[in-house]
Amino acid sequence: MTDGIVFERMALIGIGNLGSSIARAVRERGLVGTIAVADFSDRALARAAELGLGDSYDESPAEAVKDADLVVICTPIGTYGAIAEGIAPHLKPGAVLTDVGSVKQAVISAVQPHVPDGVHFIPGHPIAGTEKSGPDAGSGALFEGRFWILTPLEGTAPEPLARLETLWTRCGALVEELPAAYHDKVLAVTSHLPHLIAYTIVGTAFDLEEQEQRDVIRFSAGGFRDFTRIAGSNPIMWRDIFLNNREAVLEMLQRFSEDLSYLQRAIRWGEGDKLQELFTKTREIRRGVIEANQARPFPYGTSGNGNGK
Ligand SMILES: NC(=O)C1=CN([C@@H]2O[C@H](COP(=O)(O)OP(=O)(O)OC[C@H]3O[C@@H](n4cnc5c(N)ncnc54)[C@H](O)[C@@H]3O)[C@@H](O)[C@H]2O)C=CC1
Ligand SMILES: O=C(O)C(=O)Cc1ccc(O)cc1
Repeated sequence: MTDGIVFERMALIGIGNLGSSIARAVRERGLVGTIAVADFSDRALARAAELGLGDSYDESPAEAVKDADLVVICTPIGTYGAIAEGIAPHLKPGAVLTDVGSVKQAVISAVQPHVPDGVHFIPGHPIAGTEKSGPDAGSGALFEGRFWILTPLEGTAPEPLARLETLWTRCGALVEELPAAYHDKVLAVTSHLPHLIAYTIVGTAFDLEEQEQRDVIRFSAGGFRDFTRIAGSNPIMWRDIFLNNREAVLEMLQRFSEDLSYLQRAIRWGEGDKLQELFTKTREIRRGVIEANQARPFPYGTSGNGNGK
């Protein structure tokens, strides 16, 4: 499977940022035969049709998955259980069912009970995206050089797993397999907590007096501006991430609060050595992150969100 079509018929449920990025990525590289698109938004479907992202467009996921060899759920994770239940009777025996959700344990709990025998459910998560939403937000290059985590369930058949890995690898991604619980813990600190901090700090700034608030916008320096990009992310998607990775996020938040109190005390008591020691350590960590990422192709090693945007 080094060239040619990997799946004959793909169904994409949700044609927003991630769904449209997948459609573009597989189309540009000729990796699937046809794409059936489902989305509950008429506007998203109409725009996807204008952009030529699929071969058929339907409001009903059940309709789109008929005859599909690969089904990819690309909606906010709070919708997964109902979608899985709705499509289950229509899935083709032997089909691969996967997703792009940012949390894995809760997704498995919501989806797996509905998966019929003979359908291969392989949960996934591309560690690539932006703060933007909708079919215009996607990019066929989104996955290049980015990790795509798969969290296969016990007993997953090797052939469907290898085929799915081939598809994402040929979209430019670096596929890795991880246990779902470990994925959720790591992502809680590398992705979910940073988003929570951004939402908090931007909220705090906007609780200031009116004049101060205006000046925060006018004089936004790098740090705050970067936080506003993250805090501009999709509210529904992020609500669902926090509700569905509650334990891991709360655990990381507890540690974060303790570390913040340590810095608060150091500032209060003028303990510059403590501040400098931590900031020196974090500068080293930043260097390590950049070096590790430079080993990979574009867009790593850049600043910003790593997608060149
Ligand atoms: N945006 C990002 O940076 C990343 C997002 N993800 C995951 O991808 C998923 C989708 O996120 P985005 O594409 O950014 O969101 P988006 O808001 O751009 O697109 C979601 C699409 O799903 C549709 N939709 C919502 N509920 C639906 C339902 N019940 N039935 C049918 N269609 C429905 C919406 O109309 C929309 O077109 C989420 O689960 C998120 O955790 C994963 C990696 C990165
Ligand atoms: O825009 C950014 O900086 C992101 O962090 C995008 C993102 C959001 C959610 C994910 O699960 C993975 C990537």
